[in-house]
Amino acid sequence: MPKFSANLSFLYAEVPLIERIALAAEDGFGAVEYVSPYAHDKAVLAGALKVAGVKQALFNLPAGDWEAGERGLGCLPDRVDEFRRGLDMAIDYALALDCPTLNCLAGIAPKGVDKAKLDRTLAENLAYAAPRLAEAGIGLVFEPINQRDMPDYHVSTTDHAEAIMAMAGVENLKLQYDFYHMQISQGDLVPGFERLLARIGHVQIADHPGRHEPGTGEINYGFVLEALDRLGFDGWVGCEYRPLTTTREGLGWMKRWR
Ligand SMILES: O=C(O)[C@@H](O)C(=O)CO
Ligand SMILES: [Mg+2]
Repeated sequence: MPKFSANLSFLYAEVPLIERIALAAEDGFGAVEYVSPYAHDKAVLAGALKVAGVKQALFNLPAGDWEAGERGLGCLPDRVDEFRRGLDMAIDYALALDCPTLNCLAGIAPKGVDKAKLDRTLAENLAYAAPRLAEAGIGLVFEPINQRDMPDYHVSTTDHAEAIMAMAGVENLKLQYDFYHMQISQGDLVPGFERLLARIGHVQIADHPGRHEPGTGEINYGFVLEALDRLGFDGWVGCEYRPLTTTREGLGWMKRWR
């Protein structure tokens, strides 16, 4: 049975983040994840997880100035110091929240900078982070994101991500396989997942078009989720979709998997 994590940057958006944790637990999610915990006191977050009885599955390394359109520091050559400082803060939060996995956002490719230099920077940052996280018992993942939702995001395909992993050449580095982004960037969803299974540390789901609940679009999530089970994927499956109406009204698709 897939283990579902509620992505609180998308679900229960009608209430503040801390309150979303209890709602996710009431609806049967075993874990929560979100883009960023850093605006919140880690002790408050840890307390809310404990009271609700859910785990923290994932969050991202500090990703720069989100409001200004930044989407990660991973590939940015002039932000390496900031990346490293952010890693320390992320480890601190992950230990407080008992979070097993952190996601590194590659970032928007700056105009006019050689792509090979961006690849090298990203690979070096991942190679710096992976062993430090391993020492703290935390896994590292990074995620191809489609160009339509995030124009100029540096990594959009699994081929590119695999090339970066080869350059980084470290243990403790896996992929975050987001079926929504994969559908837009390259398709071939289940065979692609199966080929990369041993290198996938976290999964996320949403339907396409619209990035709404499974069952609202063209992706056959019955087939996809059965495949995850059949292939023995035992990581978290992050529900990273925008509910068509409210989160609760849109949870019908999950009943089959309880
Ligand atoms: O797919 C996404 O957009 C996310 O997983 C993320 O963390 C960046 O927004
Ligand atoms: Mg995602």
